[in-house]
Amino acid sequence: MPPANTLPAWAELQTHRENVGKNFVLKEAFASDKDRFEKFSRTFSSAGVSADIIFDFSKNFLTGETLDLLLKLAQQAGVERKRDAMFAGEKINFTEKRAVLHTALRNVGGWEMKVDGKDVMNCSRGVNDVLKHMKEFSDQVRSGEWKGFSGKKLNTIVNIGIGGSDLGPVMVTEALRYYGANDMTLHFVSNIDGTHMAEALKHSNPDTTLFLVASKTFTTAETCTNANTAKHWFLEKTGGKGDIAKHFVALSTNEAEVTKFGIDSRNMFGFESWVGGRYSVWSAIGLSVVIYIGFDNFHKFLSGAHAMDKHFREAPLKHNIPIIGGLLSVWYSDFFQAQTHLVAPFDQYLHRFPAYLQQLSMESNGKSISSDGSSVKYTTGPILFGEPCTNAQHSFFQLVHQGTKLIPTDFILSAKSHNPISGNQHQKMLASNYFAQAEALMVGKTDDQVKAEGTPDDLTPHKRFLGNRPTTSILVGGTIGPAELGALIVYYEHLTFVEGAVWDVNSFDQWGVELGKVLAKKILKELDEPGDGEGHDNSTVGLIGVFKKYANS
Ligand SMILES: O=P(O)(O)OC[C@H]1O[C@@H](O)[C@@H](O)[C@@H](O)[C@@H]1O
Repeated sequence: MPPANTLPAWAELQTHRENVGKNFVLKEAFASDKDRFEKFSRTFSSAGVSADIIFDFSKNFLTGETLDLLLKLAQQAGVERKRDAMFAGEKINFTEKRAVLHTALRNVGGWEMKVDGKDVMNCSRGVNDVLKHMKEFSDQVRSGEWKGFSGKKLNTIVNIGIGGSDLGPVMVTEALRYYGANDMTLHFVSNIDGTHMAEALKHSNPDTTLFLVASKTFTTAETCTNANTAKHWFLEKTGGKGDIAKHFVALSTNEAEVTKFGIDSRNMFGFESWVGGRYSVWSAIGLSVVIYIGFDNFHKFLSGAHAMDKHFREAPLKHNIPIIGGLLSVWYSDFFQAQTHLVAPFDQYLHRFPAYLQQLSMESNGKSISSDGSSVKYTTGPILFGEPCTNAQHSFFQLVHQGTKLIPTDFILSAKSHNPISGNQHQKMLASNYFAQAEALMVGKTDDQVKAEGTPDDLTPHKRFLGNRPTTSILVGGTIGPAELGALIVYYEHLTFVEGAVWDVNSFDQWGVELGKVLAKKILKELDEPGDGEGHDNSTVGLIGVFKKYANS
């Protein structure tokens, strides 16, 4: 594909940015068009979700012409063709020669989905078989039919995994805590820092603990080390009487390594290499979620996700919500030099959502090489960050309101709270902040307004808000249940897809995480050898020496 910045629509967007975008004043756009909200908001409605989800794009630097030009860019960049290739199981992960078919994992609509001519839904050990196994196993654990070695019901789940084998399950179990089993304690151990495992095991009872070793490759250093530590703890605490088969299961694609670790392959929940780690919460990697919220709720989670897949696959571009979200990100990144994307959920249950999206977005599009192997000449993946509001308002929102950077921001709110305590007062205050932040970021506060409050002249500039900061408001028209959460995640998955398709990078590999791993392996050996390491720069040698001196003193 020709580089994105050589596509005709790119040049048109550049001219449009000079003529319109640069001088675009959001509050004036609203003043001159009373239908702006209707024009630029989209409603996601589907039988797959229990509530509509409104995506209000109207507080963005967007005119009808901008949208047309962005859609033209999407067409010229082949976004639809690439999307269809993904759903068709083509090997669009071209550096690893793999299909990208996580959409099959939530294919509750019965689409035909094939890789290399094989029906991945109905083949032996395919998607439907694994789901069935997950249902049976989770029902047994939840009901107590599955017992630990001493005959007790299991009530503690320790998921051992990192990256995609951790962030999805953590985020989703937190987001759906309202639906979670009250008699179950969940721990997610990811960090190689022994503190993480030690704290999880501190109050755990080996008789009632189930370990889920989650690793696509089953070779990740942190996970293998943590899993071995857990195994030793379990065997030691049970005086060798503990039955690994009753307390350890594996969620992986690598049967050979799973068996080598000592987990019976009957206790393995598999998936295929066409599921990327950051897209794996829908697969066997989601077993902790299923055990916690029950299979029926997990099925709703898949249904909401599938509904958004269907929308992305079938809705015309102009109404296609992830397409618009992705193109807006390109618009800000490449034509306004925005470097970031802030996602702030007004929802405490979603407190790990931004962390999850960080891997999704930055591991997917933090790339600078395009499909022909050349370096891109434009900005790609934004730095995604976020925290739940209203907390974030009292920490870094100072910079969002008055700093020097343009920070396109998404706000997320549900109309109804799962916890409408104090006569729903909390929810109303939360909602009022959700509306107020988007409005404040847009309208700002002029010097005249500041002065009219009696502010002395020397303070006026400090209290000025320039405003004109773009936001997208996402409003779930009910509570955020499993289906709505599924749809929200998939909105961001496909938004990320659209960005990567325009930028012509491979959104599905992650070579950038490798170098550090290799060096750490070499240095680990050196820490046990005499000397301060071989072939390092002077700083690294110095630091290793100091570490050894203090660590061994
Ligand atoms: O699930 P495993 O194979 O342990 O990988 C865990 C994580 O490792 C990282 O280095 C990345 O490759 C992530 O994409 C991946 O999710």
